[in-house]
Amino acid sequence: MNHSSLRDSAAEALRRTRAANPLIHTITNFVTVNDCANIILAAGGSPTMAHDPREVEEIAAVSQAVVLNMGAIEDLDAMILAGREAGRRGIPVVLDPVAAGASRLRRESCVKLLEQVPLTIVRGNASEIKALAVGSSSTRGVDAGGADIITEKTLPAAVQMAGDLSRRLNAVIAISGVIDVVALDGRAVWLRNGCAEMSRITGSGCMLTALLGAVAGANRGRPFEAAVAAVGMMGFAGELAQQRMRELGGGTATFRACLIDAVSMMTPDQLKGGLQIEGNE
Ligand SMILES: Nc1ncnc2c1ncn2[C@@H]1O[C@H](COP(=O)(O)OP(=O)(O)O)[C@@H](O)[C@H]1O
Ligand SMILES: Cc1ncsc1CCOP(=O)(O)O
Ligand SMILES: [Mg+2]
Repeated sequence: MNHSSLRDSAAEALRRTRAANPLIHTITNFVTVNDCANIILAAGGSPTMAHDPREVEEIAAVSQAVVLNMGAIEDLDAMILAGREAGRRGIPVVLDPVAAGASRLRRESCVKLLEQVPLTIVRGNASEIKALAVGSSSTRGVDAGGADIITEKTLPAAVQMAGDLSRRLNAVIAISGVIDVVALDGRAVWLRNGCAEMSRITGSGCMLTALLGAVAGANRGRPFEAAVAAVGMMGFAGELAQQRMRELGGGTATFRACLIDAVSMMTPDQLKGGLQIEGNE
């Protein structure tokens, strides 16, 4: 299948992100907060990591997108306040359900957030999305459990699950991993970009979610195209970073820096040429 229109829209989405310098209000965890801020900057956005409930509505109100990362579960009240304010104003809200299903607190918090906040894009690894879709998964922490990981064999079921959850939440669903899936209602594509080093650093998922916020914020009204662009951009940046890491003879810390470099230097035309995209869009 020819995905030239999605390639073009991905390039255009990146162009708009660089031009618009969107303000991205990000409530995220203390592990990867700096990487999230840097990836938003690298994409052309402007991050603000405010998480005090006394100010989040005010910050959300003037943002172009709000990113809620459940790694910051202690900030659930702030996330709900910011997300609801964004919803009232039609500002895109992106959710990362970090470790959804790993504890009772997380299961209950996810239910509360999904009930109270209108979401535009939900991005998680296969276990996190499965926990939201069916209520349980095989993970014990922030990484996907082996039994949940998308393979060629399980890809059709994953696409179906993403579509079903998309209809239930009225949001774009992005499942990340070796193969990434992006679905909105009946539209679904999968991307084969990325590299193994991405799962050997903490924060590649959180950074992808932050990037989704930046691209969606600059491309309001086109969440599916924005999600494909951001997911493809992150994966392709991983490939470029792996190549650079090898040239430098570095390890995973070098890879992390090269990943942010790759996002910051990627041109719309490079992104268009680098996407490995398939599906029924
Ligand atoms: N083994 C892999 N091969 C290719 N890409 C990967 C691999 N592992 C992770 N990625 C990429 O890393 C990013 C984060 O995905 P993932 O590791 O699933 O998130 P999380 O860190 O939340 O578990 C995505 O862009 C995904 O495509
Ligand atoms: C390790 C960890 N623990 C709580 S949040 C977090 C970061 C998870 O980041 P990512 O899902 O992007 O690897
Ligand atoms: Mg994660």
